[in-house]
Amino acid sequence: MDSADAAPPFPDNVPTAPLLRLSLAKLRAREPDEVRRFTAACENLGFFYLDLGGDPVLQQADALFDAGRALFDLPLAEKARYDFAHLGTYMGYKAVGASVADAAGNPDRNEFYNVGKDDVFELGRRWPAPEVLESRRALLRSFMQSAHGVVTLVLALLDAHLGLAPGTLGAMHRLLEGRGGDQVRFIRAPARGAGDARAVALGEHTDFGSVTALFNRLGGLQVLMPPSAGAGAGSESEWRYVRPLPGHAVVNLGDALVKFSNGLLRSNIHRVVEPPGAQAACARYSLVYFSRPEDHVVLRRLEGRRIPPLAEGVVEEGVTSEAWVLRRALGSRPALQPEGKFDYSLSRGTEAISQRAR
Ligand SMILES: O=C(O)CCC(=O)C(=O)O
Ligand SMILES: [Fe+2]
Repeated sequence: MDSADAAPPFPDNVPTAPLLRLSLAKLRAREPDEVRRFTAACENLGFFYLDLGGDPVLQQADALFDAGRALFDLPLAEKARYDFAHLGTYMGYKAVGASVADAAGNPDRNEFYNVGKDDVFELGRRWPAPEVLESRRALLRSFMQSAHGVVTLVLALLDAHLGLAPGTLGAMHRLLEGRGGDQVRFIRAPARGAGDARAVALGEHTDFGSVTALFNRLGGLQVLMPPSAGAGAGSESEWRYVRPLPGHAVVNLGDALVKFSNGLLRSNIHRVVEPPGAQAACARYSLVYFSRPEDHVVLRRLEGRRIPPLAEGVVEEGVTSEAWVLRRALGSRPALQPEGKFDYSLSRGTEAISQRAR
């Protein structure tokens, strides 16, 4: 069975994460209550639903979902021709099991294909790609433009929230002028075969960049609930499913915004496990738009009225966005590191501060 619309419903008896449902139209109109709920979501959970009603991004995502099915239906040998990791890029194909899912080095259980905006807008290297993608470059451009429009709104609202001059974050995330790591990711996790012990398809992580928009149809995405401010010592962190909602994207914040805001905004830990209930029999497809600061941007605290000062004695690493994303993306692939020298910590980002209480 695949994840066509006939897939079984998301079950009602699994614990789900309390994502706020925000409206793109209300945020565009700067409705004060909606903006307040938005800023609460960005600080507390770092994840929210965005109702995209009426925006072309929904139809474009649907069309790319179909493209994703055709892409992953290609024979493995054909897909493997587009794995360019040995050339030092995270663009292109990554096979099931080519990344690790945890510190113990267990392999992941999903395949993905990354297409960069510098490629589709011809700002940087154009990587060879299978016909199913070559023939959809115009669609990829339209989708990226729409998704980037949503990201730009989120960044403008965050400028206001953080006390940054209007346009500050947007100027670090130009789609067409600057070189950057924005990408579309197509994902498929096959249904777990009998006897396969790997429930985790994609290991726990925070996202590397600024704002991520996820298009999910089946469950399987889980968020690690941050400890509530009042939780006592020893209280267990809890994984909760994110229920996919038709017409909505799941939006989450990444490491860059944690660094810019010195931890005021949350980049939450999440992972993908097999879909819950009867959905587990289906292959899980997912489509993601990742936005990242332009390559040259240094990830460090910005000077904004509401951004907390650095703690006494803290000296920031000063890494560029390009280096940060590359280290994290390729750091989880053992085959790229010297034999016996796999170091899980290379793939880590802001996870350590993601779980702090407020
Ligand atoms: O497939 C999903 O729902 C999430 C994927 C994800 O977290 C990622 O690719 O960073
Ligand atoms: Fe992610």
